[in-house]
Amino acid sequence: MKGILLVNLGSPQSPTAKDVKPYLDEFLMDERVIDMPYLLRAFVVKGIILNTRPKKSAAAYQKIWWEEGSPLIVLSQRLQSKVQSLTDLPISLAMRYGEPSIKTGLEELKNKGVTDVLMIPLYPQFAMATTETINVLAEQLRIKHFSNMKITSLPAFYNKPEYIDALAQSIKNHLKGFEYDHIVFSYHGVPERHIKKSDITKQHCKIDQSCCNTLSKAYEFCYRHQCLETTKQVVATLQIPEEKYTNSFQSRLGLDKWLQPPTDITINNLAENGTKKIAVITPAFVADCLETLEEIGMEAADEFLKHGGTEFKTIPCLNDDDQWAAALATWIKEWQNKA
Ligand SMILES: C=CC1=C(C)c2cc3[nH]c(cc4nc(cc5[nH]c(cc1n2)c(C)c5CCC(=O)O)C(CCC(=O)O)=C4C)c(C)c3C=C
Ligand SMILES: [Fe+2]
Ligand SMILES: [Fe+2]
Repeated sequence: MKGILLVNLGSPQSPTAKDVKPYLDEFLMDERVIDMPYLLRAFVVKGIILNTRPKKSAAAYQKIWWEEGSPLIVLSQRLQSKVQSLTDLPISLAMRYGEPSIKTGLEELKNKGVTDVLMIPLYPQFAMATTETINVLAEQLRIKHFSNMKITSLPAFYNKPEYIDALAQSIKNHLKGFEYDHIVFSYHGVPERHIKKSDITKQHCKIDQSCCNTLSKAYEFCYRHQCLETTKQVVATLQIPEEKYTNSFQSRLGLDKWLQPPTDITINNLAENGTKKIAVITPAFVADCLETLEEIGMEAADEFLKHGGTEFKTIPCLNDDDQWAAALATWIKEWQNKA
């Protein structure tokens, strides 16, 4: 029997430093998120980051937390219900970090008689810190606990027409009546080193002006290419002229060189250079979360106004949008109909 496992990142149990700490511990000790050798990673994460960050992160989570819980989890559950209403296959929801875990999700499916799973990492663009770590953990769990199961992971859908159309339509709907001067496409950042590590050709990615536009097998696992391509296809669909949009990368952590340009600097520069009204879309996230609601919707918005901007619009993620749920249902059906 076939079944579906939707997987998102996960959130702490509650917006308190006590619960944020174990969540960040699991998240940042992942070798595909902070890709240092184990002892150095343990020193940096447990010895430095976990001493200060949980309190700061908990304060940020408190600003966006809902009565029902973490927005990321609640919105992922709403998406799950909507997609469930469009397919007869059982759908479970899991998180890479925290609860419900991938193991719990697979157990739930197993208890329903599922032996053939389509796992859908809820990230439009591939990154080793997101899609790859989900795939690796799922395979480890399969070998250890679910050896009779077959798990197929849906590849990144950054350029799939159903996703691009859902995103473009959602942006269009949210921008109705808002005469923006500029749109910022803000993607979650990653260290540049991650891009080079994921380059299957071992020589294509230069992280310069041209590499992500030069056809290569490296595209399949290049987060930067995939982000730029999502924007390219959305602006083509919506006919947004080149001078009216910018790509940027948010949420930098640590001292490494991350993808450029940073969202905060991009937005402040726009304001300082006289741009008054901007809209920000965050297409690396399919569900609103700390990074969209607080970092963009609160922090970046405040900074934009302080630097001379007058109107700042945060475009919500796809969340449980009908067209987005229908896109997932279409991909599920395509997989279901395969032999
Ligand atoms: C080295 C650190 C990090 C990398 C690399 C990274 C990549 C990455 N993350 C997301 C999606 C999300 N990240 C979220 C929160 C978050 N991310 C990091 C660090 C890295 N992320 C931290 C420390 C945190 C926790 C919050 C904080 O302390 O700032 C979230 C939100 C979770 C929530 O509960 O709302 C998401 C979603 C992507 C897509 C990505 C690489 C492409
Ligand atoms: Fe992150
Ligand atoms: Fe590239």
